[in-house]
Formats: sequence, C-alpha cells, structure tokens
Amino acid sequence: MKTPLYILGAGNVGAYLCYNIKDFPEFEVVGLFDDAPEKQGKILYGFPVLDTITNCNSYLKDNSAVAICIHAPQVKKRIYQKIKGLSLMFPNFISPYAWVSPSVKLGKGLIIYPGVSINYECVLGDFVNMNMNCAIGHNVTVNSYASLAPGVNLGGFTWVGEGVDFGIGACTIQNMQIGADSTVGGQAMIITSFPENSKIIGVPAKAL
Ligand SMILES: CC(=O)SCCNC(=O)CCNC(=O)[C@H](O)C(C)(C)COP(=O)(O)OP(=O)(O)OC[C@H]1O[C@@H](n2cnc3c(N)ncnc32)[C@H](O)[C@@H]1OP(=O)(O)O
Repeated sequence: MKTPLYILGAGNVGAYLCYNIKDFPEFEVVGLFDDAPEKQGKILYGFPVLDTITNCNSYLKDNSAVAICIHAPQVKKRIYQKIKGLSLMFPNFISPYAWVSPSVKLGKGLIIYPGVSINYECVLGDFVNMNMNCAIGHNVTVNSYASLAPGVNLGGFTWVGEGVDFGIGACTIQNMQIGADSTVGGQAMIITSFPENSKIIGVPAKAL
C-alpha cells in the first residue's frame, strides 16, 4: 500500500514533485496546499489544491507524510515551526537520478533533484533543497532550510549556514563559510567567507 503524501506549496518545487512522483513509488499524492487565493480549488500538476497552508493542520492526520515544497528558506522554516508539533513524517525525496555518497549524513524533508552529486562526508540539515545539477564537494555542510538553485557548485569543506539562499550557478572555492540567512546571487564566485545576513554577488563575490 502506498503512503499518502501531502504537499505544502503549489509553486515550482511542488510542481516538480507532482510531475515526478513516479520516481518515488512508495508515495501517492493526496493533494497540495498553498496560500495563494487564485490556486484554491484548482487541479494543478494533476492533483487538487485542498486548502491554504494556513489551514493545513486540520487535514494532516497522525503519521501523514508531508513534503514542504518551497524554495524560500524563511518560508520553509515558518511552515515547519507551524506544523512541527503534529506527529508527521517528513520523508526525503532524493531523485534516483542524483548521486549521493553513502557517507553523507542526511537530515529530514530533503528535496534533491536529478543531476545533483554529493561527495563523501557531507552533512545536510533538515529541509534543504538542491535543484538540478548542483555539485557538492567533499566534507561540505549545508545547514537546515538552505536552498540551492540549479547548478550551484560548492568546494570541499564549504560551510553553508541555516537558511542560506543560493542563486543559480553560484560557486564557492574550498573552505568557505557562508553565514546564516545570507542570499547569494546567480553566478557569484565566492572566494572569501561572509557573515550572516549577507547579500553576495559577482565575480569575485562581494557584499551588495
Ligand atoms: C529554476 C529556477 O528558476 S531557480 C531560480 C533562479 N534564480 C536565481 O538564482 C535568483 C538569484 N537572485 C539574484 O541573483 C538577485 O539578483 C539578487 C538576490 C542577488 C539581488 O536581488 P535584489 O536585492 O533585488 O537586487 P537588485 O536586482 O536591485 O540589484 C542590485 C544591484 O546588484 C546587481 N545584481 C543583481 N543580481 C546580480 C547578480 N546575480 N550578479 C551580479 N550583479 C547582480 C544589479 O545589476 C544591481 O546593480 P546596480 O545597483 O549597479 O544597478
């Protein structure tokens, strides 16, 4: 019997999971939740939008499987804080077309897209998203709620703080530290570490 799955977020990440749910054959999607008024009552990506995320608690029964399908780190964190008191499961959705070294430590609620490679002794916190073709070098730590857009490349021993939002194609050399809640612009090339709440752009990357 398949596990019923509730998807929080009917945007791009939710669409990815709905369209590719066959890659995770143990789950069947019951429906989505989204706070956008225009999405209410619609069928999106083949599944119904059941209600708002604000109202989702009343639908989620004990041991329901839930995927928080949101890119924005702060929004993911806020949603998890709202539902964490319920007895829910937060499975990892790691594409069968990704490569994850067996020595990687995995949190919960991960969404890892096709083409991602993660090398040995990395550590991923909870609710980390990695979009297509990210390449994560050895001994990298990516803390909870961080989101990586397509094609992010992290050098060995990079440390990514909680809630960092990495833009498309951004890179670090080895041993970099990116403070919590920072935003990294598309195509930034990071060659020095940055404190928390930085906005980082350019080649070589500088604080905006
Ligand atoms: C599948 C998908 O679609 S995944 C999503 C892919 N999208 C991304 O990766 C988005 C990443 N976001 C960015 O790169 C954004 O531009 C941010 C977050 C860095 C900056 O956004 P904002 O704070 O709104 O900055 P804003 O657009 O006002 O630009 C401020 C300045 O920075 C420059 N700038 C903005 N982004 C970048 C960038 N990635 N690289 C270099 N310069 C940049 C602008 O040209 C502008 O310069 P100016 O002041 O000389 O005119």
